[in-house]
Amino acid sequence: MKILIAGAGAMACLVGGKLKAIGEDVRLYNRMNSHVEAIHQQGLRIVEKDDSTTHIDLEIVQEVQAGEQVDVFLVLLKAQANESVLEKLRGKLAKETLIVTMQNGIGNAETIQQLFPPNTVVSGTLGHGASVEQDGTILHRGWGKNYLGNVEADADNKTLEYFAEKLSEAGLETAVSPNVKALIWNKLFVNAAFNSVTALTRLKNGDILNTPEGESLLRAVVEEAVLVAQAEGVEADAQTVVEECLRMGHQDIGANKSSMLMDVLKKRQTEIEVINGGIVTLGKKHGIATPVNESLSALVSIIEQNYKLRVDESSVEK
Ligand SMILES: NC(=O)C1=CN([C@@H]2O[C@H](COP(=O)(O)OP(=O)(O)OC[C@H]3O[C@@H](n4cnc5c(N)ncnc54)[C@H](OP(=O)(O)O)[C@@H]3O)[C@@H](O)[C@H]2O)C=CC1
Ligand SMILES: CC(C)(CO)C(=O)C(=O)O
Repeated sequence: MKILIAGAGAMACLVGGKLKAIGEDVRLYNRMNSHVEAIHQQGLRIVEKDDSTTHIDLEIVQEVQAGEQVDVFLVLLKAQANESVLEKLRGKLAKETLIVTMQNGIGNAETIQQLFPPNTVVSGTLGHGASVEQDGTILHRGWGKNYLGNVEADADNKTLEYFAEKLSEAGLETAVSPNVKALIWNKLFVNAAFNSVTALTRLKNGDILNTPEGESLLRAVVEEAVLVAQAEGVEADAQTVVEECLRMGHQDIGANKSSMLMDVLKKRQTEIEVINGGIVTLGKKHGIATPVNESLSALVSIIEQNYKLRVDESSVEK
């Protein structure tokens, strides 16, 4: 299967690397940077939970030829980069190429569909977690099931099913599910609960649950998000979602540094607008107050707009 992945960060490397390791024809598309350069020089290193390390030769390209035959184009950029990066590929993908986004947040498929009107765009979610700890090296630190949303009856379901099979074969268990909206919201609950709080506290996912305050904050975020989801027509029960988030935080994703924490550590723009910020926007549409999500969103937004003014520990004399 010919797979092209937009992005070369934590998840693009994890998914691309694992697919490459089982012999799939995978290329990543990303601008040149020191991490990409390191992968060119030494290959990609994936470090697993037990510290075992896999080395994979991964091709990362900066250009894509017009009309190239690619079966699946998987988008694993940060959401805010979709338009500026994918714009460069507009008109270059064959109309048969299935586009899949497994990004976090809401609205990604809609943005991508506008850029590639003839293509089928499918949303999915990633249950795994990873971070780029040093150039060329990613830590695989979150485990869970991935989902791909089903496509319309007349669209190309075979490619989607085959792609899901290949992901599972690569060790990233993936199921195709008909209820795309529920998939996206179920992942959004988890990201809303963990990403901003870990970015603000600079803790790993599991460590925000060490205190009663952390747990009640998670509960408050989720309760607001569930009200908004219900207003959007998604069936969800706050208590069940809270329990699942707590379970995941204590087990599956506890050791991961969230993607938003990594952004703040690297002084980069975050996905706050499409995670807690997305819940606030939709809450306003339905007249639902979301004060906790709004405050978290504002705090992350203040941080990301003021990296140059940030006071670091190193500036304080002991
Ligand atoms: N990390 C995780 O544990 C998980 C992440 N996700 C989701 O997967 C998606 C990818 O996340 P992740 O791999 O962690 O992200 P990373 O920050 O590790 O990687 C993002 C990639 O996008 C590229 N990019 C190109 N242009 C831009 C731009 N303008 N702004 C930001 N990035 C740009 C980056 O390249 P460059 O460095 O050159 O900018 C980089 O290769 C996100 O939607 C995230 O929420 C989902 C599940 C878990
Ligand atoms: C794995 C998880 C749920 C939390 O780390 C995530 O999606 C992220 O970091 O963005």
